[in-house]
Formats: sequence, structure tokens, C-alpha cells
Amino acid sequence: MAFSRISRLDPPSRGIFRKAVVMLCSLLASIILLHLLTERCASAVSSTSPSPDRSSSSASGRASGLFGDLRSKRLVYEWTAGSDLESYGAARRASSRVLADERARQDLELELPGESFMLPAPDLVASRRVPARFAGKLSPLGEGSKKLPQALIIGVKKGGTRALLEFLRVHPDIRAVGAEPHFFDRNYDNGLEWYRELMPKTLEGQITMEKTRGISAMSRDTKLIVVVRDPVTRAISDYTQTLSKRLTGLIDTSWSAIQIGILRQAPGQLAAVLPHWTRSCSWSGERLISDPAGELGRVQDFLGLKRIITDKHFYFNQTKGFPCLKKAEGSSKPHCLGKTKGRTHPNIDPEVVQRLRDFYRPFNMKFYQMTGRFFGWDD
Ligand SMILES: Nc1ncnc2c1ncn2[C@@H]1O[C@H](COP(=O)(O)OS(=O)(=O)O)[C@@H](OP(=O)(O)O)[C@H]1O
Repeated sequence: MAFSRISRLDPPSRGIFRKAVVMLCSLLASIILLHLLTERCASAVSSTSPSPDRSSSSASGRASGLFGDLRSKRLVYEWTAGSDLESYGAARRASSRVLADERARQDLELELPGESFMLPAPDLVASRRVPARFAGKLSPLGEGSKKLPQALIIGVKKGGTRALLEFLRVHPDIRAVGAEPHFFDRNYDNGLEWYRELMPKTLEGQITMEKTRGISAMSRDTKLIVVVRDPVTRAISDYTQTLSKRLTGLIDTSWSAIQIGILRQAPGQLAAVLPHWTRSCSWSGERLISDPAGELGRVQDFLGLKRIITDKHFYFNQTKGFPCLKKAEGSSKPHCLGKTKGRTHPNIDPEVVQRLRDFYRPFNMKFYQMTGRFFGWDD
């Protein structure tokens, strides 16, 4: 019936009809071909090229094995030279698929899928050897991979570590964990994979970092940023927080807030850091308050980053009495640290303060000697 109707069409209409049928057929053929190809690519990708996640989880399996050995050899606040650190280094490299050879590392990370969707950040491209397609803090599809921190902010309690981290986060090449994971002091037994999972995803060229209290064995590649502070001010800050009464009378040097100034900041902390001094440096908590841009400039140099955070990022908030950010990370609003940072210190009897100064002086001297820096805490 349909055919007879077609046969009755005049010659030009028949031509058009044939063309339409041919076009329809080729369209159908293309769709089928495309469908087959898509299926094939998907199965090829899943079967031949391991996804970063999968490979890293198997790698982290190896890492956990190595780390298991480390666990039994753990020494808090002591850096163990030699095999332990090498093992940890190997574990870290395995878990983040980082090869010893920098070139190979780059090649490997360039394999990340979806790289063409990365957001470009022009200032970054100019700043470092970051390929344009990898530049930018976040990609629209959330690409990147979780890595163990390449840099750690360590430092004494009340040293100013939170301020440093908050300021550094403004840098587009830095991605940091917000809340402290307390991996080294509380959650060490959870293992490396647990620790790595807490990290934000980073793109090629970005640095993963966190702030932590204690450190034990850590990769030799990890850069350590040690924030130190006048032990007397630090102790008073700690006192303010704990609302202890023990500073008002005789100095009890066994009180942990006093001990922290000696053990963690002075020889203890440094004993942990010195073997790795080339990759660690100490920053003054005082200068972080008086000259945040200057101190941040030095930290960026140390991390091998372009000095993007400058004095134009800060303003002095009169009410708070501390420097604040003109714009916090990912926001256009000014940002000061919370109420628990920058508390008003109570007036401490000058005699007590003097006793504390005397008490800390020899430790400070030792500290200056070890670091080769004079922090001027004894005036
Ligand atoms: N910009 C800015 N704003 C607010 N506070 C600042 C800032 N820079 C450094 N500080 C000093 O940081 C001190 C707190 O140090 P931490 O962050 O290391 O404390 S904590 O150990 O994590 O609790 C905190 O100690 P307190 O003044 O005793 O509260 C501050 O003196």
C-alpha cells in the first residue's frame, strides 16, 4: 500500500524520498557504531588502565604493610634515622604513586583522566611549572587525587599554627585539611590509608598540607614548617586557655604547659626536626602577628611557591587586635580567626613572668644555637 503510494510519486519527489531513506540509514548506523565504541572504551578503560583510586588503594595496601612494620617501631617526637624512614618514604611513594624520579612522577600524574577539564588559573600558570590544564584549585569534575601531606605545619601548642595554615590556604597551590586529623598523636594506628583519605584532592603542582602537633616517622620528602613562639608568652597563652591557677604562685616546672616550652619547642622538637633541617625551617609566631606578609613570603619561598600571598591580603583588625585576611579562601569576605585565637591574656605578676624568663633562658640559648637563629625572646 505504502509502496504503491510511493510509486505514484512524481520523479523529483522519489529522489528526495530516496535521499531521506539513505540519510536515515546512515544516521542509524552512526548511532549504533557510536554506541558500540563507547561500550568498548568503557570496558577497555576499566580493564586495562587502572583508575588512580584503584591503583592507589592497592599501593596503599602495600603501604599499610610497610607501615605496619613502622607502627611497632614508633617513637613519638623522635625521628628515627635510616631504615624506618626509608620504609615510610617507600610507603608514601607507593601509596601516592609517586616515583622517585621527578620526571616519571610528572608523567604518571599526567595520566589522570579528565585532565582537559581542569580550570585554568592564569597567575598559577605563570608562577610554576604547572601545565595550563592542571592549573587551578579545583576542577569542575573534582579531579585530582588524595595524597599524603607534602608539607606539615608542626609547632608548639599556641604557637600560631592555625593562623599560618589559614593564611597559607589562600594560596592557589595549597590544599589543606581544615580540621586537625590528629594522626600522629591520636590516630596513628588507623594507618596511612585512613590518613590519606582525609586529605583534599590535589592537582599536579599543588601541595597537600595539614597542621599537626606531634610527629613521628615521616617521609624524608616531607617539608616541615615549625612554628615557634616565645615560651613565656606561649605558656601564658596556654594558661589563658586552660584557666589554670598554677602560674600565679611558684612556678611548677612539671606542669605540662611549662614543659611544652622546653621539650617540644626547644631540644625535643628540634631533635625531631634537625636531621631533616634542609626540609624544615622554623617560623616565628611573633612575626606572624607583627608581619604576616613577610613571614608568609618566607614560607612560600620555603615551599617553592610563587609569592602570591602578600601584604595586600591582610589588614589589621583593631577590634581583634590581630591581622586578618581581607578575603578568606573561597570567599570574598574578610576573615579573622575565631574567638579561641587571640584571647586577651590575663595580667601575670611581673615577678612570675621574670621567673619564667629566667627558667627558659638556657633552653632558649640552646634553641638559638641549634637553629642558628636569634628569636629575641629573652628581653
Ligand atoms: N592572625 C591571628 N589571629 C589570631 N591569633 C593569632 C594570629 N596570629 C597568631 N595568632 C596566635 O595564635 C595563637 C594560637 O596558636 P595555635 O593556633 O597554634 O593554637 S593551638 O595550639 O592550635 O590551640 C594565639 O594565641 P592567644 O593569643 O593566646 O589566643 C594567637 O596569639
